[in-house]
Amino acid sequence: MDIINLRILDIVDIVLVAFLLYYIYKLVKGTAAINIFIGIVMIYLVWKLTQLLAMEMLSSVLGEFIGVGMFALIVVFQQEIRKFLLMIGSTNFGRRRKFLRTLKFMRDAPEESLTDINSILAACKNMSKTHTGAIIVIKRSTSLDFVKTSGDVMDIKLNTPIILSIFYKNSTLHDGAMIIEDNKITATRVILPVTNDRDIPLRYGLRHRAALGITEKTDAVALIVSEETGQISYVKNGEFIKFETLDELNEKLKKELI
Ligand SMILES: Nc1ncnc2c1ncn2[C@@H]1O[C@H](COP(=O)(O)OP(=O)(O)OP(=O)(O)O)[C@@H](O)[C@H]1O
Repeated sequence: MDIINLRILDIVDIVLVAFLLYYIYKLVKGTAAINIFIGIVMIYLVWKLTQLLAMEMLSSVLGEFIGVGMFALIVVFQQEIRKFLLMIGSTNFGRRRKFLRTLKFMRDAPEESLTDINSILAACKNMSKTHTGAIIVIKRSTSLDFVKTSGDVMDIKLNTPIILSIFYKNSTLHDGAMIIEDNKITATRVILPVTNDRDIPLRYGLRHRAALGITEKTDAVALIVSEETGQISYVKNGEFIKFETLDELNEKLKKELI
């Protein structure tokens, strides 16, 4: 019985480690951090080898290095650790809400997103046609108060004409980002933190970098309409999410915002 338990636990252990490595790889893939990650894995393997071969001095030097390295890691991977924790936190939150709904504790809660996604996408479609630049950040669980104060805080019920008039080129409010919380526009002209990721294609300017930046630091999602190309982009977890049609984008947003 013990052996069976041990084996099951072993499998669970391996699967969990595989998941952990997969998520770490996903986070550092395509960034400069991947080289640091490979470097650390190599030092760790050499350290284990020196231990195995009983090479006392080298092993103790590397051991010390790895000990201090743990603190260095937290500093070097600060952004990635933050993203990782956010990813875990927001996933749990979503599941917990769904779980509660199945238990009918939240019988009164709407099954649909509070945010009027159709209105947002209708505005994006229109702005795409007219090449009107826009950046819309939709809050999920992380508070966006720390960025809202950089712009004009407001409280307007969401609808397509309002979005269009805010981003209209001659409007005084068109610059910067719009923040949406539930079904309200809660800030405009917001200055977002831009990403430091150096691997982003040069064709993407500050608007796209700002969307990547805020979604790296929070679990919010962002929509961008390019003034140059009219292209609509969807950004989540500091990455561009591909979609073929607006209907597909609608579905993806619905899943995130429920
Ligand atoms: N940190 C920021 N936070 C929010 N909005 C920003 C920020 N930086 C720039 N913007 C917005 O992006 C506009 C400039 O966009 P820019 O041309 O540099 O970006 P882009 O990604 O190339 O977008 P586009 O494809 O629309 O040209 C600014 O006028 C401003 O409205």
